[in-house]
Amino acid sequence: MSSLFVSHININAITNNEFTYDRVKNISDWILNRVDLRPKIAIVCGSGLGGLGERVQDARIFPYEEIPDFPRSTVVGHKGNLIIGKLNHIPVICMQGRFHSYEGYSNALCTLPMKVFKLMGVQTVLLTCAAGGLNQSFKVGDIMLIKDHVAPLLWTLQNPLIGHNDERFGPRFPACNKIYKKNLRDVFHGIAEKKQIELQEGVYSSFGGPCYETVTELRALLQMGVDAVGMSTANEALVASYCGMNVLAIALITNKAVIDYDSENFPFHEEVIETANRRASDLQELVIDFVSKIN
Ligand SMILES: O=P(O)(O)O[C@H]1O[C@H](CO)[C@@H](O)[C@H]1O
Ligand code: HPA
Repeated sequence: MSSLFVSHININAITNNEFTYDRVKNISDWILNRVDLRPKIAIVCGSGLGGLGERVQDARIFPYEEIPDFPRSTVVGHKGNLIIGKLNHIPVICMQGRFHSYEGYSNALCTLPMKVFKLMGVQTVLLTCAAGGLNQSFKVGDIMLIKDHVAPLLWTLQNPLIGHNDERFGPRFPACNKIYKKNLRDVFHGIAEKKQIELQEGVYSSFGGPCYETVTELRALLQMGVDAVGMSTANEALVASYCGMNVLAIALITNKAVIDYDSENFPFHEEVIETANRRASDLQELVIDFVSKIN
């Protein structure tokens, strides 16, 4: 049996038909039955950013393989734990590792945790990710708030909302012009200013990976107004927003996207993880303050 196998669920099912309300409710009830806390805030840790999970106090840790119908994490820098506990005395649920379509999962499966959060009573989802910096004024190590996305996979049958629509999750035709909430970005800017941590804001784009982008793809994205590129987050933000949850998303610029055809530079995952580890503590401090402010 492959380690990717998730009981009963077809991990390659393109539509969300696999993820009925009852099935998602079953997962959410399984978790709620094992903890007393009722977090209103969920956090997803991106590549190399799982250290935030270690800051959670009074933590109950559920390895993904213990949770019924949950996918497994297979990527370096994604531990694969669901953690429920407190950050600065505020109840949170934290994913130490996310799911990517390049792991062989459909986007419907990658975004299943957002629906679980919704049924658990979560109101705000804070997504973090590693990304390549396309905006030429960005430096490696910069922190960028995502204000919008361009996600070609979501224009295809890999849109996680394709399939049956259960109105208990969200509407058939969700608007996408306000996915990343301005009021939450404003709060985050205020915190960064106080801590004197420089913050960028911009547009994120994700393809499905696992390959990094070609020079021409990156140049096209730059012309579209994209500032940073990754392989995740947009799908989760879409589904969280569709479910009526507030979304804040933060991209850590872990490497420079290469837009020169003759450059000898190239992106690689070890650099991504190394930068993420180096900048983790600033990001953690910002997130911890943010959680206290919006609770
Ligand atoms: O988006 P996260 O999960 O933070 O990770 C990013 O880093 C990995 C590539 O180095 C890809 O998984 C990409 O999506
Ligand atoms: N491209 C895509 N995904 C990424 C990158 C990148 O340059 N860096 C980290 N994740």
